[in-house]
Amino acid sequence: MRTIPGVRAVVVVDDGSTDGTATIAAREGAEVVRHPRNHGKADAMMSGLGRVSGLRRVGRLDEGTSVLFVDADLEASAQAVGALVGPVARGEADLTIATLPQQQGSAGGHGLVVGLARRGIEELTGWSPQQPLSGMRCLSPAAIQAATPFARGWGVEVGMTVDVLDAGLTILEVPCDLQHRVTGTDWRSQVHRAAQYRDVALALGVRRLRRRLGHD
Ligand SMILES: O=c1ccn([C@@H]2O[C@H](COP(=O)(O)OP(=O)(O)O[C@H]3O[C@H](CO)[C@@H](O)[C@H](O)[C@H]3O)[C@@H](O)[C@H]2O)c(=O)[nH]1
Ligand SMILES: O=C(O)[C@H](O)COP(=O)(O)O
Repeated sequence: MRTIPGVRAVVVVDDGSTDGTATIAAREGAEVVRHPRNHGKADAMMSGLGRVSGLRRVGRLDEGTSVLFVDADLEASAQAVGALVGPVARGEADLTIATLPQQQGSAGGHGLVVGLARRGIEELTGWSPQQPLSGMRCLSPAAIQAATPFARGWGVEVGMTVDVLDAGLTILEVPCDLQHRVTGTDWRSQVHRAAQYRDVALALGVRRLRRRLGHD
C-alpha cells in the first residue's frame, strides 16, 4: 500500500483478530486501530476513517484527502488497487470501485446476495453495478461526507453506492487485477452469505423508506 503513488498514510484496522496483525502492521509503519472485539466491516471502516480525521487534525494529512478502502485478504495482488486512485485524484469520479477478474478456486454462491444488491441499487438509483459488493473503493472528500455514517455490517458497500449517487456524485468501476479468498460451500460460508443477505436487505430497506418519507 505504501508504494502506491499518492498514498500518504496507511491505516490498518485490526477488527478483533487473534493473530499478530496489529504488531506486524505497526512494525511496518502503519497507523493501527485496534478493536478488542470484532465489530464487523462497516464499524472497522468507520474506525479507519476516525484515524484519518485524527491525522488531519494534527496536520499529517491534508484537508482534501481521499480515502482508499482495501480488504485484508488480497495478499500480494493488493497493489492493483492503485488503479482506483487516479480517477478520484483527477476529479473524474468521486467514488471508484474495483471490479475483479474471475477468481481462482470455486465460488460456492448462487449469486443471491450479489443479485439482491445489484437489483436494489438499480431500483433506487437507475444504475446497475457489475460487482455491487466489491469493497475496494476510493472516495473523494465529498463522497466520504455523502456516504457516512455507513450502513451496518455487510450493507456498507450497497449503502455507500446509493448514498453517493443520491448526493449527485459520480461513480466509476475500474478493473483491478485482484485475487481474494473466495467464500466456499461449507456451512460457515453459507452462514456468512446469510449475514450478507440480511445486511444488504437492511441497507436497501432503510434507503427505500427514506425515499418514501422524503417524497411524502
Ligand atoms: O468482521 C469483519 C469481517 C470482515 N472485515 C473486512 O472485510 C473484508 C471482506 O470480508 P470477507 O470475509 O472476505 O467477505 P467476502 O464475502 O469475501 O467479501 C465480499 O463481500 C463483502 C460485502 O458483503 C465486501 O465487503 C467485500 O469487499 C467482498 O469481497 C475482510 O477482508 C476484512 O478486511 C472486517 O473488517 N471485519
Ligand atoms: O461468494 C460470494 O460472492 C458472496 O459471498 C455472495 O454470495 P452469492 O453468490 O450468494 O451472491
